[in-house]
Order: sequence, then C-alpha cells, then structure tokens
Amino acid sequence: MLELHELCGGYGQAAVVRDVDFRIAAGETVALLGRNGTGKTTLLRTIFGLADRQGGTLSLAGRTVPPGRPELLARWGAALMPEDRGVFPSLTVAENLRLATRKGFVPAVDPREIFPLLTERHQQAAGTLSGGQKQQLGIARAIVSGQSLIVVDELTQGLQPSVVRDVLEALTGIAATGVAVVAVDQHAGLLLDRSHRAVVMEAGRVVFDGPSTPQTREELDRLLAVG
Ligand SMILES: Nc1ncnc2c1ncn2[C@@H]1O[C@H](COP(=O)(O)OP(=O)(O)OP(=O)(O)O)[C@@H](O)[C@H]1O
Repeated sequence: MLELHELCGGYGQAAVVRDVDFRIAAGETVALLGRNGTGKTTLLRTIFGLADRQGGTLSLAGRTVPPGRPELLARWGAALMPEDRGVFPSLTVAENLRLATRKGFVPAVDPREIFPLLTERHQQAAGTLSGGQKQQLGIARAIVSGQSLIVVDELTQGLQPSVVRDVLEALTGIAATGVAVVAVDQHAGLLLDRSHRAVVMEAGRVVFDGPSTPQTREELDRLLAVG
C-alpha cells in the first residue's frame, strides 16, 4: 500500500525526519508512536507534501509519488486527517459528510451508527463543534471517502474515553475491510491493543518497528516512557 524508503523531511533547511523506512499493507493498522517532538507529525506532513521532502522515496499502491506531487496521494487512495481535523468550518455537519463521500461508495462501517452527533447535529456549522466532535466528523469523513489508506494524526486528542473506544472500533472495522490505517497518538495503550504493528520514532528516526504483542510491550513501554 504505502512504502517509504530513506525518507527525509523537515522545514526548509531544517531536517526533522531522517532516513525513515516504513511500509504498510492493505488491511493493516499501524500505531505511530513516540514522545513529544520526535517527528511523527512531520513524517505525516512530509508524506502528504505539507513539509519539505528532503530525500528518499515514497510509493503508494506500487506507484512512485515524486517530490512536489502530493496530490497524487489523494488521487491514488490516501487520506490524511490532520491535527485540526480538516473539516470545513462554515459548512454544516451534513454538508461536510456529503462533500467527503465518494460517489457510489457504500462504506462497510456506517459512521452515523457510530457517532450519533452526525445525525443529532447534522445542520450545525462544523466550526461550532467542540474539538472532540470535529474529531468524530473528521473520522467519519475519512470513512466515507472510500480511500484505501487513512492516516490520522493525534487520534484521541480531545475525545471522551467512551468516544475513544468508538473511534478505535470504527477504524478496526474499516481495516477489516482492507483499508490500511496509520494512527498517531500520545496515549499508546488503547491504540496498541487495536493495532497490528507499532512504529516508534525518536529524534526523527524509527527506533522500533514490530508487532504489538505482550512480548514487545515491555520494550515499547520503555521507549515511550516520559522522563
Ligand atoms: N513548522 C515548523 N517549522 C520548524 N520546525 C518545526 C515545525 N513544526 C515542528 N517543528 C519541529 O519539528 C520537531 C518534530 O515535531 P513534530 O510535531 O513532528 O513532532 P511530534 O512527534 O508530532 O510531536 P507532538 O506529539 O508533540 O506533536 C520538533 O522539534 C518541532 O519543534
């Protein structure tokens, strides 16, 4: 699905992400983890052309995405849900969903069944939603987009614990239908329980890439410990 080889990126001359090798297959869920400031967001931004790609290669579904052509990612099936959730603030909840829906696509998971607010607040301007509500709308938009790779930054930021479970369940559900999911989060525990693999970054590099199992959990806890 997505494959990175020695990807380097940052802002102008400043290198933040260094030599990242990473791949994710269809139907796989990967938790991208690391302490604050280790480069997770910058890696996602580099992939999607929002930070500068300074080296390395990137391919999606077997096709090379050259530097400066990030629009190919959307065309070939990848969606990024950024930290600000990427919703259109002046449009209503219903309009946001409608705009994101790929024509003729019926998602395997109906976001209206997972997130009642999509129905309850369908006429409300998305800009007036709380952070957690925007989050739910953003996830719903990603689900109905019909894309085959969904990347979510700061997955649980601003969400109530009950909604966190719903969001994780929704992502696991769409992964079961063949969608590849990459999720970044500060709180690793719940995400690790639901992910096939964990990738941990430290100082812009990948320092762990492996299955999320009870055997690897100790090493992951050590890598993610703050202090
Ligand atoms: N727009 C920017 N211009 C220059 N440097 C930046 C910019 N955004 C982030 N950085 C720097 O890049 C480094 C990595 O930040 P990044 O946000 O990618 O980390 P992160 O792992 O996502 O952290 P967090 O979980 O806190 O968001 C930090 O040192 C940060 O100061």
